[in-house]
Amino acid sequence: MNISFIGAGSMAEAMISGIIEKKIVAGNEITVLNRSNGHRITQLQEKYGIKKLTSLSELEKHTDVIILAVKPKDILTALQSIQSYIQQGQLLVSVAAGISLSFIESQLHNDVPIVRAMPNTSAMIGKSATAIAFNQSVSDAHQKMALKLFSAIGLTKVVEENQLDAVTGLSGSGPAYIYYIAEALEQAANEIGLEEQIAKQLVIQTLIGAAEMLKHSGEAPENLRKAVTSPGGTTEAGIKVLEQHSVKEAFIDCVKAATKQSAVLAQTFEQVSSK
Ligand SMILES: NC(=O)C1=CN([C@@H]2O[C@H](COP(=O)(O)OP(=O)(O)OC[C@H]3O[C@@H](n4cnc5c(N)ncnc54)[C@H](O)[C@@H]3O)[C@@H](O)[C@H]2O)C=CC1
Ligand SMILES: O=C(O)[C@@H]1CCC=N1
Repeated sequence: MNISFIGAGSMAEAMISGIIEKKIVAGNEITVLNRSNGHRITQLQEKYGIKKLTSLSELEKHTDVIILAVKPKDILTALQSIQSYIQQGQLLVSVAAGISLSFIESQLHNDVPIVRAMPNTSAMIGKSATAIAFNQSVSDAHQKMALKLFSAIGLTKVVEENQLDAVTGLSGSGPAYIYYIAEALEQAANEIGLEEQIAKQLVIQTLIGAAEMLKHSGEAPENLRKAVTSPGGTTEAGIKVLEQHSVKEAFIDCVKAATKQSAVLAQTFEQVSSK
């Protein structure tokens, strides 16, 4: 299988790294095109043994999967540049946040199989939580191929496209919410007099331990929380303060706001692009 990336930023590198590490394809079966920075390709060549896509016409003969990994603002130009080179049987994948399947279809000839994906930045270490949606032209074989590709960077779930705004609000942006908690815990550690380096390690391990417990124990988060909370003990005193500050409600509102913004951005983008 040959894969071509249009755009070689952080998301492309995360995917390249995962795909090679999981031996889905070798480095020399990946070609990459990047607009702004020639040095970036050299860097990726040295690190992963990928090849440079020297001309877009190479897409016609040497590619099974084209992955669009450019920012949403650059997607229209990228689609316009590749549309005449896409061949029957090739699969087009987009990781651009908020860019709909119908918008991508509207820029291409008929019946191109398209996968729209929402990964997250933990893809860098093979731990993304990714959701993917397909257009009508995607065959079973393409679906398997897409699942294989995204499974190389973490957990992958197939959803209907109308769920992708919610996925973006939950797991696309999700790593930032957890980093926000880590920031707060580090600041708290400082204020209660813990040594900075020790506190950092305790925070990280506490997050990893809790995440692993959620994954492996099979218990609901509420039960795990209750198991930490002795009556009249320290956790009860801490959780009481979180409840006084309505922290749970704040997180619920946070995910809802991010989900709403994903839909707003998509609409705004499509209105601007159709002018
Ligand atoms: N960073 C995140 O948390 C997430 C990002 N995404 C999506 O992934 C996509 C890529 O994001 P990043 O890798 O962070 O962006 P990035 O800015 O690091 O990389 C994009 C690269 O594409 C290049 N480029 C732009 N237009 C091009 C064109 N027409 N032809 C060739 N190269 C072109 C740019 O020069 C740049 O190097 C975005 O659409 C974003 O919405 C999706 C999920 C999470
Ligand atoms: O904040 C954003 O718009 C992007 C989409 C998902 C994560 N980051």
